[in-house]
Amino acid sequence: MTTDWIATARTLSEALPYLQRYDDAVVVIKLGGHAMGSEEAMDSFARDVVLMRQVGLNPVVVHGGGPMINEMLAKLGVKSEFVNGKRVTDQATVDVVEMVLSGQVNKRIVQAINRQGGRAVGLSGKDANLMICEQTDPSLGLVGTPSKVDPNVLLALFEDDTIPVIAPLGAGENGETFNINGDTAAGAIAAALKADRLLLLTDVSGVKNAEGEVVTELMAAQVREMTEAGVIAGGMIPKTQTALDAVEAGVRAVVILDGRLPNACLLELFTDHGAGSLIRMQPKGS
Ligand SMILES: Nc1ncnc2c1ncn2[C@@H]1O[C@H](COP(=O)(O)OP(=O)(O)O)[C@@H](O)[C@H]1O
Ligand SMILES: CC(=O)N[C@@H](CCC(=O)OP(=O)(O)O)C(=O)O
Repeated sequence: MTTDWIATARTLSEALPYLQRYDDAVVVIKLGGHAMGSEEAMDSFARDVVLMRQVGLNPVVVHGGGPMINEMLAKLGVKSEFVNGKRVTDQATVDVVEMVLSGQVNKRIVQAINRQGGRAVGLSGKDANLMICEQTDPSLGLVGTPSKVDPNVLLALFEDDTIPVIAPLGAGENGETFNINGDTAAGAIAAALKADRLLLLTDVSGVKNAEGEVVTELMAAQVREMTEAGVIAGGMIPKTQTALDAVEAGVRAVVILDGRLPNACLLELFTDHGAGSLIRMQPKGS
């Protein structure tokens, strides 16, 4: 197979308007546990993030790790259940969540980015008071909703050419540790940074309608209707809710897309093709 060098050069040239549009832009990327997959997929994701930084964007990675938490809880014989996409969390569970997310998943992503020549620093919402939480709902136990987000540590990391990688845990006012849904955490951080884009990477190609087709552009009212009808369910509920909250809080647009697709982030940011479901306040062109 010969490489089509002319096509490669054309691709780079066609990316120019996007590179100019996103110069210095803040892009928050939520990497879901289901989108993490193999070492190759992780390396490809890390390479995209390093490229973003190299061309002048400020990427922030917020990760999940639900399947990895499930695996560890099962090993330890701790039972776990989800209500509307959120894990009911007691003290024993949050201890495992922190160990898996901050200890294993976070470091795996940091290492993958550093291996690709980037400079990543791992932290959780507990560091530098990044996310102070309130209890979301007493019936969910130690599940938190960020009530105060201080993004100063992230701004300092941008200045230092460093990519923040954030595990979704937060501190309570009384010294508790809260488990935050990864999508909720990414949305809160994107809102505090008034990010240009929030990319929610998952294992489906976007938000699907009742016929199973991906809806490429969604407005708030449509999301509400689809949720009431049960078409949006399970783990997609926190994602679409996060998207609505984020655009209301000033994030320019949110995209829900398949993170297992090679170069998913580049496809969305730097090509006309785009990917997944785009959620914003106003329809395109208005
Ligand atoms: N309308 C919908 N469109 C797409 N996916 C949906 C929809 N409703 C429910 N889902 C489910 O939501 C899942 C994504 O949420 P989740 O498993 O929490 O992902 P992640 O681990 O990436 O955060 C999909 O795999 C799918 O099973
Ligand atoms: C409160 C809550 O549900 N927290 C999630 C945090 C991890 C997460 O969000 O992982 P994914 O992005 O892979 O789903 C949990 O305990 O599973």
